[in-house]
Amino acid sequence: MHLFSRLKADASGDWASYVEHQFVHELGTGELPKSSFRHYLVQDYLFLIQFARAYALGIYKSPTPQDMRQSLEGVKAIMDVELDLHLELCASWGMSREDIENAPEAAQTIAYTRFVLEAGMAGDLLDLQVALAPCIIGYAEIGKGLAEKHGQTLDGNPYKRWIEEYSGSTYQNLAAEFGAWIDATAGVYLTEARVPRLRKLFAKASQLEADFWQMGLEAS
Ligand SMILES: Cc1ncc(CO)c(N)n1
Repeated sequence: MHLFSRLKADASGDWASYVEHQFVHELGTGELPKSSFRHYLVQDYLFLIQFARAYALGIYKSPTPQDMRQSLEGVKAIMDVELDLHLELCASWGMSREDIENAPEAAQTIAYTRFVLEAGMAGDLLDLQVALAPCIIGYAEIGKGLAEKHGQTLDGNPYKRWIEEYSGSTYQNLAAEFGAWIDATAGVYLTEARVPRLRKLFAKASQLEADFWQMGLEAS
């Protein structure tokens, strides 16, 4: 079985709390309070800045030039695509770049991003990838699921643009490539003895994702 599928199956409870969170359901139905989304969006921008640093650490931790390039593409996708989307979304919600960049990081944002960075610093490329995986692949799963379930009724949904971004082919391809890259790294580095530690990293990152949604809900 692919490493990602195996880790996801082992953490099925934590995974479900993340991808089936109430915040996600309410994005799909459009019922999410706007104040929740606004808070989430600002924190997610701050999250992505730290996440880009974690991806950049992947360049340093890469054993081969091919791995370095994969990490570099990830950094570019965040800096050139995802952050721009967030700025555009924030602008349409009445918030400027200064508003966002000057906002303080919430405890949940710090907890998640520093966890991923620390996992990467303490470990090798595979540890870092496993800590990054719930974020990258989880949002692809969430975006696809929302588009399948609510695709016909998105007109008028205030979160349509967000759903389209994560269900769209650019993001879906990025996540699929990331999955293949983890498998390639696992082919080189994975031993059975490492599995318990990887399981813990994966479950923790999934829990921190659920906490991030919860932070948004509670901001309403
Ligand atoms: C918290 C969080 N997880 C994952 C993604 C996907 O990049 C995101 N933008 N934010």
